[in-house]
Amino acid sequence: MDSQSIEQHGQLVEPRNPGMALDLDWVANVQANTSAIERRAASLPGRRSVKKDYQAAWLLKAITLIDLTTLSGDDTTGRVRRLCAKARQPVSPALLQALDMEGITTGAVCVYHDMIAPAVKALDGTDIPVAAVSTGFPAGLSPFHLRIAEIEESVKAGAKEIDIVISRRHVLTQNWQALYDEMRAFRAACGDAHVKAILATGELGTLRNVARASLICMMAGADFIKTSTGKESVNATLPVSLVMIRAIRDYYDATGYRVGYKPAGGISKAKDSITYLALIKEELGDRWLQPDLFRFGASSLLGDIERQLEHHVTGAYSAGYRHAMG
Ligand SMILES: O=C[C@H](O)COP(=O)(O)O
Repeated sequence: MDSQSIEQHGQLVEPRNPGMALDLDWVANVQANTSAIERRAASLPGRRSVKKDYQAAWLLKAITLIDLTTLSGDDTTGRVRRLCAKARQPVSPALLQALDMEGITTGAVCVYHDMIAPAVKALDGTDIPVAAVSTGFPAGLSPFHLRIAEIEESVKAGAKEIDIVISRRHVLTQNWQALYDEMRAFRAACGDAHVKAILATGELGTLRNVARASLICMMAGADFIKTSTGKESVNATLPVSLVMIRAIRDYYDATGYRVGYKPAGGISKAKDSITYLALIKEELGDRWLQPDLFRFGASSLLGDIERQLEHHVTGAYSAGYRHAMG
């Protein structure tokens, strides 16, 4: 089976994953061989699957896949405006020209609900979507009706993407039906906005739980599965990524629907972004290296990528403070 990508404004767009009935037999049969996964993940960073000459091109690609994020209690309209200006023009025109590239933008800007309106305004006239974290982010422990209302409010305010957090307790108590029902309700509340399911993998206990939670969220209609809020003590890792992208592959093989992947939290180095892109290319193929199917959730990655690009062009590193985000 294969769902057909369509082209809109020069970009590939995937038909949305409609989800399917909860298949508990499939869930029960999901395995995760922790030592094999850890071995494979450990072999990834050292390998030169991306040749040096192509690194600048890969870094530019990585920029287009960033959900440029600010999720702080002290966020202000001014900070969000500056972040949006960065999303519109992530690399200086001079650097882009030296790299022989046309204008690029980040994949999205990701903020809390109250910052949606200023972000939408600051991105007016671009195709850059605003993503909002939701459902009582980061713990997801507010009353259920309020979590649904929060999604609806954020969609009304102009968010085109909603990053929900799942109830970790449903995974830890193996209450798969509750997890499925919750995700279904979140997806319905999103309407036409795309929904990313944040699993908070650092709080799920085992890789097998990560694999099962990934599968259930996809069965319930998630457009993306996302590792972390950035607020857990362990956020995106390569072993967790391997488990989640293999769940995405299995789901695609069974249903023909491509679900997106968003590693988030703690990805701040340019070289790590290349490792992630190489992993996606090897495990899922080039089609997944497009903004409709892959995003980095990151607040400071862009700054390091800019420094590396500048080094590539000029041979010298600039100070980190010159690449402030907000
Ligand atoms: O979803 C995005 C994360 O909150 C960003 O995490 P970070 O600040 O560690 O890059």
